[in-house]
Amino acid sequence: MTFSQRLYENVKPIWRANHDHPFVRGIGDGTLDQEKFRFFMVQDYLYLIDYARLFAMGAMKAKDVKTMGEFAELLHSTLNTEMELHRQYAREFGISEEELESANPAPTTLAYTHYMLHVGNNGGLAELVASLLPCMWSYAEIGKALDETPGARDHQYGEWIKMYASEEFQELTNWTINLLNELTEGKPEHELSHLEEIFLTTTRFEYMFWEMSYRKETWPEEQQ
Ligand SMILES: Cc1ncc(CN)c(N)n1
Repeated sequence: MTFSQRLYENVKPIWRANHDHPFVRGIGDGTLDQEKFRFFMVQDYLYLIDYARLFAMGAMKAKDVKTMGEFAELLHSTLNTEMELHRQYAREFGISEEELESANPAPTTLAYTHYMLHVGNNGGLAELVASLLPCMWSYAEIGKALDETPGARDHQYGEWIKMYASEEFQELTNWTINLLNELTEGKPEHELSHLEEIFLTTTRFEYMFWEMSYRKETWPEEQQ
């Protein structure tokens, strides 16, 4: 069993819960309340700004030029392809780029991004990849599953589904999974279980991000 298969087995119930989450189901059939999607898009834009920084850190921590190049590709794709999707939806919602960038992060967004940045800053490359992988892998899986539903690309969230089901996104995800397998080959069990813990933590944050968006989470003093 590869290390990534071990990780996947450990978090399967949470990933299944992601697929069943009303937010994800609502994207799939196009029935999700637009206000919830709008909230998600703004928070996700903030999330991706920090997430992109992790790819830059990956390039810095990489041991060879080829791996540096792959991280550069991931950084480019996040800033210019994935975030362009957000900018497009924002334009439809009448939100400017400045508004997107200067929005306030909700508690879960802040906790999730700061956790990953902490791991990225303080750990080695394997820790960094373990922390960022649930993000790519779970969206690649969700995008592919939703895309199999007839008419999935024909409704208001079709572009979102198309993005994560795309060949490009699937390939970048597979590259990252393979990198983690390579980085963990021959590592002692205590290091593997530490990486498993990191992967589990960001997997939990992934679920919390759907939940946050569905509830349009706010800070306590913002609640009316
Ligand atoms: C919270 C979250 N997780 C994952 C992805 C996919 N990059 C995303 N855009 N946002």
